[in-house]
Amino acid sequence: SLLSGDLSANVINSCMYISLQTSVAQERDRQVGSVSLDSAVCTTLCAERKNVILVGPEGAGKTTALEKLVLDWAKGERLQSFIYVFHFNLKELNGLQEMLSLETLMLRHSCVPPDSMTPLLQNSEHVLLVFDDLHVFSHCLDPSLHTLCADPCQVVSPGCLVASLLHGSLLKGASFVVASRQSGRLKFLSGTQMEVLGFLKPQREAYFNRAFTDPTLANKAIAHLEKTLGFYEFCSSPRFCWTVCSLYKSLMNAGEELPETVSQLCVGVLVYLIQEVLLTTACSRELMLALGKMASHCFLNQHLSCTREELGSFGLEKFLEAAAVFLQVDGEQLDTRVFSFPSQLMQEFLIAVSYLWSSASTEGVEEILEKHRGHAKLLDSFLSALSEPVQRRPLETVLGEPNADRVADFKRWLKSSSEEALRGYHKDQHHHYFHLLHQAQSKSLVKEVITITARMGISYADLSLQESVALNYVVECLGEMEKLNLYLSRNLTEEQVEALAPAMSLSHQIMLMDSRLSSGAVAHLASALSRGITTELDLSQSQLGDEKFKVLCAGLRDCKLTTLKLQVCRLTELSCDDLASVLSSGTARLQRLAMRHNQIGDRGFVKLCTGLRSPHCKLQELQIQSCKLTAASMGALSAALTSGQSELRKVDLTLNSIGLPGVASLCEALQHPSCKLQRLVFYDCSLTGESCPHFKEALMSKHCRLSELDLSVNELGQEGALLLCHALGRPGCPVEKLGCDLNKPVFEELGSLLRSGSSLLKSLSVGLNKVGDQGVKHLWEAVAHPNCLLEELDVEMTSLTDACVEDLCAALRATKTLRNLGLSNNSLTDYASSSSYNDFSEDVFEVFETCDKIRF
Ligand SMILES: Nc1ncnc2c1ncn2[C@@H]1O[C@H](COP(=O)(O)OP(=O)(O)OP(=O)(O)O)[C@@H](O)[C@H]1O
Repeated sequence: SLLSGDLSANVINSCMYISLQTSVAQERDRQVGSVSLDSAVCTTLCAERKNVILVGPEGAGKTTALEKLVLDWAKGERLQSFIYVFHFNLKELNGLQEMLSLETLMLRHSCVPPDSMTPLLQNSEHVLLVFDDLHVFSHCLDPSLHTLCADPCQVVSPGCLVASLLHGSLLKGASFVVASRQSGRLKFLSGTQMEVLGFLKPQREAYFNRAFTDPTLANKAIAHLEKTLGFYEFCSSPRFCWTVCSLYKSLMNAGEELPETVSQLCVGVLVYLIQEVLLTTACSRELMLALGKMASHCFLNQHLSCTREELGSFGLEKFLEAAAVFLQVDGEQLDTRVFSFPSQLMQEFLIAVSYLWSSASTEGVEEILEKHRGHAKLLDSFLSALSEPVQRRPLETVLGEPNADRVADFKRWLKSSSEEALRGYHKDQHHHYFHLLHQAQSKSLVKEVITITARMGISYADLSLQESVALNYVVECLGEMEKLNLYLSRNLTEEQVEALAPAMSLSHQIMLMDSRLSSGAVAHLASALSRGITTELDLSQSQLGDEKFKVLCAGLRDCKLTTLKLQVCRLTELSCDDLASVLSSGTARLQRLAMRHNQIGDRGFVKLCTGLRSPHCKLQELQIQSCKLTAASMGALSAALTSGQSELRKVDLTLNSIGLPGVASLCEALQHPSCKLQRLVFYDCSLTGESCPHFKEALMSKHCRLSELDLSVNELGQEGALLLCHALGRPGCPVEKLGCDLNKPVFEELGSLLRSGSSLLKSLSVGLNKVGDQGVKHLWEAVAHPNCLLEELDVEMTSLTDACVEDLCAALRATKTLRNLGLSNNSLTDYASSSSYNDFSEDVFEVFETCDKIRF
């Protein structure tokens, strides 16, 4: 069968068996890996003398493992300490209604010759009992509910018999190995539990290579499976691999396209099976509806299998033969046969098919989804796919058209619920609906659902491969994305970045802050950049390092990137050569580079400056804070600035100890006619008053274009600061924004400068100076003056108290320009509650309303 796989053909005869390399995790150490299952089982049984319980999901290979063990024993290759091995399928024992003894069981069901019974019972430590499919055993195994028996001739119920064997009262000393899906019954067993995980990726490859005789076809098939379905858990199931191989083979032989989604795969499988049963369209449809009923019943009632009688109640009585193509049938005798779904995936798919093809109109889409919530994981995905005509077309050829009302109802539901979810911030919800849209494979539907109301800028961090594929699909349908936010994607693998690469190339901005990309992942990112439209990339805190940065540079040379953020990326001097060569490549378009907190040092920065001097370098803004720079590299920066080639407008040197010679060199550059620098930041650069004459000289120069100078958090002293004030008073001095630490007399000087009408200052940041109300009063007076052009004033931490409120209000009332005021970290209290200000508190609010932004 296409659904269940053929054990004898596969494993034993045609040698498709993957030497039991099925992965196993032992409970003792939970070391998941490619441990050979048969060795693990044999060691535990023989050397450790412990019973073994194999647990795993449907189709993981438990039965196969047991069959292989028994076969190896029979061939004399394994488990030779056991003289007798009995293999029971508990599903078949379900049919036993009558009471029986161990002797009867052995003689009747295991064909033990009567004269072997006595030696067998006397040597029970040489007996191995193998029980398969414990999860479907219908009899109770709870030892507290049985009177366990010890006598092999005692006639008891089948449940009591098996329980007595598993609990060791009967055939004391015998060992057992049991296989089961996850089940409540496992709690009644003691032994070493081993988890059968199925095929890992290399084993899947090996399996495909054996299933296809032609290696080219095998490679094509496995590559397609990995790309389209490899991220689903069920891909590790050998049974699923069997189904995929069988379907792919038939499609390849017919020269047809392979399925792109799990829904398309299920459509293919179902069409194949329906064609097998050779029924009319109407009968096929009736069969699907009946199977859908059974599928739903089994989910909702937690029934793994149904009796023939139950099958009749779903309308399957007349289709018993045809139903066997879709179901697993166990049991020799007609009356005691049980029927189950060999694959949960197909079980869910059948519910979706029967819902849409049913002519009933009673059950709405919300109802069916709600009813199966927690049971059927992919039901809404399948409904989404089947609602699209192109997706369901192959099924229509065998079933006719679906119920148009139900299709329309589902589409309405999908549109409204996805629109609502995408307006919110829950990324899981976003991912869920992206998955549904991916299954529908309709570009127009994506465009219809993802409108401007969708909040597509939220971080899609920690996404799985499946989510990456769906997200990529959505972005590809949209054609472009403003911001691809993958902030905090610490688990982003190479495969995921490969899957997301098309989306990356279609994104204007890519945020990968705090991601941990591998070298392979960076290579995919680099090639996405070189193919795409991305203009901004943020890799801050991504632990990139020099090696991976080199890989990234391959993409930076020829791409549309204008902004690159590499803050805290563990870059050293080594990356600067690569960066310089990118900047001078002629094809790179970088204009803004943020490199805060990398161990670049002077040697690295000197190398970087060779790039800045290149006539091809388009860099306008360089943030190089806290990069271990000193005066030794400032000459190289000055040379670049005065080279006539540099486009640099803004340089931030915060937290570098550039010292007096560094300042002198840069101030000289500022006076050069070729220097285009407009913004220079020396925040916390350990500057002293000695640097101020250099700044004064630079600001006095007619060539200086500096409009913003930040000297905050440096010990400039009163004398130095006064020198600066004089320079700012020069008619035509371009400085509009100043950040500086000052004392009271300097505040006074600044106040008179602002009132004089000769200064162009529009932004002043003078926080962190404890000048108090009296000091800042000079600025309030200046603000109130008509000559003052200040638009922004930051007086954070200047020890202001409530006593300043009157002056402050007067200034705000009078000013025509101030829009932004920073008052934070001062001792201003809730003046409205203070009696002295009660009289004009309302007035204060009115005044404050004149400012766009006030920070307290
Ligand atoms: N090691 C293997 N090598 C090759 N094929 C395998 C292997 N294990 C399983 N298969 C394939 O997968 C199918 C299902 O395997 P098996 O019946 O052993 O799974 P199971 O875990 O017992 O499933 P269930 O829980 O439904 O009883 C087999 O018929 C066979 O086609």
